[in-house]
Amino acid sequence: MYPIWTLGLYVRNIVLNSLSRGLNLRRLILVLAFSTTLITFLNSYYSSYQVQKQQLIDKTLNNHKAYAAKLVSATDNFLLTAQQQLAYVGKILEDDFNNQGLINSEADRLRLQTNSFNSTIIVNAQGDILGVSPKSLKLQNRKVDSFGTKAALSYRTPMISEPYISMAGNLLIFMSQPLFDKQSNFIGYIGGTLYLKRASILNELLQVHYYQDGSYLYVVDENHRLLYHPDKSRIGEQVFDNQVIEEVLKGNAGTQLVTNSKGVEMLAGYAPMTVAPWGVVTQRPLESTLAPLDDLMWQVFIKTAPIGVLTFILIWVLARLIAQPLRQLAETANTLDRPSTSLELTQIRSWYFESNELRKAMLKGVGLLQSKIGLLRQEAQTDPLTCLHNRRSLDMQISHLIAQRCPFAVLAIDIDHFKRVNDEFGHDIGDVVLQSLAKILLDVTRDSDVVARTGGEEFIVIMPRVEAKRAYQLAERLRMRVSESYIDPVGCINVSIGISGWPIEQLSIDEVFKLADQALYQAKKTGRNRSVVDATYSQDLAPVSEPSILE
Ligand SMILES: Nc1nc2c(ncn2[C@@H]2O[C@H](COP(=O)(O)OP(=O)(O)OP(=O)(O)O)[C@@H](O)[C@H]2O)c(=O)[nH]1
Repeated sequence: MYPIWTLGLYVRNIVLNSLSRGLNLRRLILVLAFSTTLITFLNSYYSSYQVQKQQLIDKTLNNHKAYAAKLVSATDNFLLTAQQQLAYVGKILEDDFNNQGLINSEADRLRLQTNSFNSTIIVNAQGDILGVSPKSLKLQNRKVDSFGTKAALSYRTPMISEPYISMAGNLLIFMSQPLFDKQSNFIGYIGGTLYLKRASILNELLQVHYYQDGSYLYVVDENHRLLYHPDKSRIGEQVFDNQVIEEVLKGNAGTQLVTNSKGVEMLAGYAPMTVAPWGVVTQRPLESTLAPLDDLMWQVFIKTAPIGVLTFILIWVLARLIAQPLRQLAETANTLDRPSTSLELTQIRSWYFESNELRKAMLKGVGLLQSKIGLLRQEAQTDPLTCLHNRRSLDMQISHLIAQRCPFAVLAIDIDHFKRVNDEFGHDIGDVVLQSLAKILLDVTRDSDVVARTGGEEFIVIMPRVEAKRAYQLAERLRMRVSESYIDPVGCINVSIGISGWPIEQLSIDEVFKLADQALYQAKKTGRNRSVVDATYSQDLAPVSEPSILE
């Protein structure tokens, strides 16, 4: 049973570890599957043990009952035969009872020829022993003196005595057959003894069947006295408080689980005799009966252990397979806002229905979440009126360029007399003008340029890797395109542009923007609808032709 407890401890450790480290699905499946398998295994093992144990006990009890009955039959037959032998010799003697030679020879013949008796005697009606065999007992011509021989004299019927100590000092039972003359007068008897503690045919009869598996039998008489027992020292002993002996002496046959005089549990079968008021009990220790079962169960365990181990491994692998997609989905659920989440979700092997549905739902959710995030991000970085970059987005773009040490030109653009547009056409039309200008700016600039609306009617264009002269040319192209574009119903508008760039000497980006504003102010001041390059910027980079600067 040791390995079963080992498995039990293993499951207990899994549970304790799981509790201490936090439960997860895999551990829960493992605990559930392990405990279910273990309980099923132990249950079937235990019930199989119980069923087989009961079968073994029942079978042993029935065997011993049948065996007791068989011994009863054999012993009854022996006693009947012995009585018939006495009767037969008795008949011979009745015809010639005064013949001493015949008496001596029949006493010897009865003992030696049949081998049924340890000794034989022939007694007359007065109790005188006329013949005895063997002669060595020296009882010839003596008066009967023992319990059995005196009883036979008074009973005058075929008799089997209870055990007693003979005149010669042997524990024995005495069988006798009365003798009658032709007028039916009692003239004596012929008797034979069966020694209980010494070799006798009765002992041999019972010993022949002696089992070698711890089983033994005993015979009791009506006085609870042991007539036969494998432990010879107990023969003659009276045994009380033994349920089996009580039952068999009541004349019942049956089986019973009893505790013997040494405190050992025994499986007993018993049967009463018919020729004498005796009972035969055969029994076997419960422990030795069940010993093969323990061995059998151990063999069963050894045989089933590999399958058990394989089952546990299979459960472990399955638990991993079942739990893995859910664990990966749970881990991914923590990072739904990451752009890579969708890809990670598609790579999870959701091989069964629930995990697949969960993954699909998560993919849908992630799609919605990320488009919402994208929308919010776009809204946070976009000017709502023109959909151009707003100030925050512009700052991010500039930080990016500066981090990459990428030079760029800054165009500060402002609509000329925009107030008049608002005043004349209304604020909504003013908005339309702002949106139209945004489109023109996007149209004229490159994809790599950054076009932003930073104030009411102020726009900034960032042109990476563009130096002062080229910036001026582009600003002019832009300005002219604006002034040529008709915006319904306002007509054409003009813009003024201030140009600066980064890097300029040791100036910060704020100072660069300030220079662009100053150039714009200069453009406004010198008549509007023009582009002005900040002088510091134009000197720092390539020389720009004079007319271009101050047009
Ligand atoms: N329609 C509209 N108008 C705006 C918006 N933001 C600012 N404005 C207007 O833009 C005008 C700017 O006027 P000013 O600053 O005086 O400049 P200006 O009239 O363009 O004159 P100069 O710049 O000197 O040529 C104001 O009338 C503001 O109300 C906007 O989002 N929509």
